[in-house]
Amino acid sequence: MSTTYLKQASRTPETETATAQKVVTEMLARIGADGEAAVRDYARTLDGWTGPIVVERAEIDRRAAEVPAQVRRDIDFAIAQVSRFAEAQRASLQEFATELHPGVQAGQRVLPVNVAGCYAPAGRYAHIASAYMGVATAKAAGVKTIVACSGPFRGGPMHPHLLYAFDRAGADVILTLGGVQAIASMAYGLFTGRRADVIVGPGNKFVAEAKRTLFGQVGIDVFAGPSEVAVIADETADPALVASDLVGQAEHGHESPAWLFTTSRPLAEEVMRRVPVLIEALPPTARDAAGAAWANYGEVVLCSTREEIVAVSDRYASEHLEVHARDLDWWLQHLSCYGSLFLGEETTVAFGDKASGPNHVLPTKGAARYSGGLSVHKFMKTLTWQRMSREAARDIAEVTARISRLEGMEAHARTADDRLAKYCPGQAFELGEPVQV
Ligand SMILES: NC(=O)C1=CN([C@@H]2O[C@H](COP(=O)(O)OP(=O)(O)OC[C@H]3O[C@@H](n4cnc5c(N)ncnc54)[C@H](O)[C@@H]3O)[C@@H](O)[C@H]2O)C=CC1
Ligand SMILES: O=C(O)[C@@H](O)CS(=O)(=O)O
Ligand SMILES: [Zn+2]
Repeated sequence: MSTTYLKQASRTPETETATAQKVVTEMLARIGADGEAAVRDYARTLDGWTGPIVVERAEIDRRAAEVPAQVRRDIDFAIAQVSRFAEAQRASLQEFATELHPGVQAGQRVLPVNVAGCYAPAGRYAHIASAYMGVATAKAAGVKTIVACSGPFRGGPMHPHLLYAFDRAGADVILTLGGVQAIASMAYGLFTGRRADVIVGPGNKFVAEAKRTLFGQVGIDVFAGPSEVAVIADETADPALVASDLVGQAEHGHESPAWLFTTSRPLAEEVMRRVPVLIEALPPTARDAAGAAWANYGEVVLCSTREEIVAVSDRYASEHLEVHARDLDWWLQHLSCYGSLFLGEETTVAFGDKASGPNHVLPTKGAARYSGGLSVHKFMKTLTWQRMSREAARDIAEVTARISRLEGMEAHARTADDRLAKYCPGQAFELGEPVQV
């Protein structure tokens, strides 16, 4: 394989992991010991927030009344898109019952978790879209209680449009909490008395590590940390749009990689010329983030064939992957590791981020090798059941007794023996030698 790095990053998505893990471990230990008092203390010291944690109904209504009509229409439109996609996912999940052997009935139930915690970030930007990505999807899954958390916005209360989005999407309880203290509060049921069964939502390295650390005590959607984008482009791609889309996601933060995989050196060189110009033209917050992200994490990889690009791209397993190239169906068939795929220049990551419908909470740091993003499935449990006739129990009991004894599990074997003795009195069976050790 001949791949050439025209720009190689000094850092990778893994670079910051160890620092974040240390901070998170200490914070979770303190919150575990001191509960709500520790959470309030972190809210004050990290986010400058000393106001109420639970946003009361009257406050939600009062602040919703101040949201401009166009903002409401846009958020309502986006919630409808996300909900429709999530409802289609829900419909694709089927319960079934089947006969596996004469008299052996087995099946699958599909049930939502009882309590979901949905996080929406609010550090650098007010992530209004993340609010409805989580809550609307939990709602479509049929979750009974949805607890939603987002941090105070720039030292003040929760951003009003984000609060509106949580409420419109269907949150039952809304907490003004950000970061690790938010994730821990949802996991432990602080301020609500309702422990989350599953916690979903994106966040910075601290939020993502908190979810990863608590996984096991609570379910999580996926490792959804600092945003990533990769663009695949051939010589037919428009370098202006490719450069714009790379910068469009690099503005997320200092640790947001933007990668270009291409078979065209002229395209690559033109994109590399344009990206710094676009970054320079951004307002200060975005310029600062995108400038650092491109400098430290940006990469441009030149490949000689599209098959090589597929291999490189699957190795990076980018959260977002755009394809600006001929023969989009070929790419759809051959690419296998990405959080969400954007085929053709007519769509772009920002459309998926805000309003087109498929969820924007997506795997980062290579997690797309083994998982997709947030979907109704992450709130659902596929539970199995079985029942059988006495005649069927006889067939299954014989095999069970013998396999259990092969494993050395005599008590298991005897539960099968007991059925045979009850249902087939006086009959002899070949059930293996009783375990003596
Ligand atoms: N993978 C995905 O699906 C998505 C990822 N994102 C990512 O979410 C992230 C959002 O990050 P932020 O804007 O920072 O918002 P955030 O809400 O995730 O983090 C802000 C919180 O971090 C905590 N914090 C800040 N510095 C800390 C420190 N030194 N120690 C402990 N806690 C600290 C604070 O409590 C604060 O409330 C971005 O990296 C963005 O790229 C956003 C949307 C989707
Ligand atoms: O990582 C992501 O999915 C983000 O790009 C989503 S958003 O831009 O914050 O809406
Ligand atoms: Zn984005």
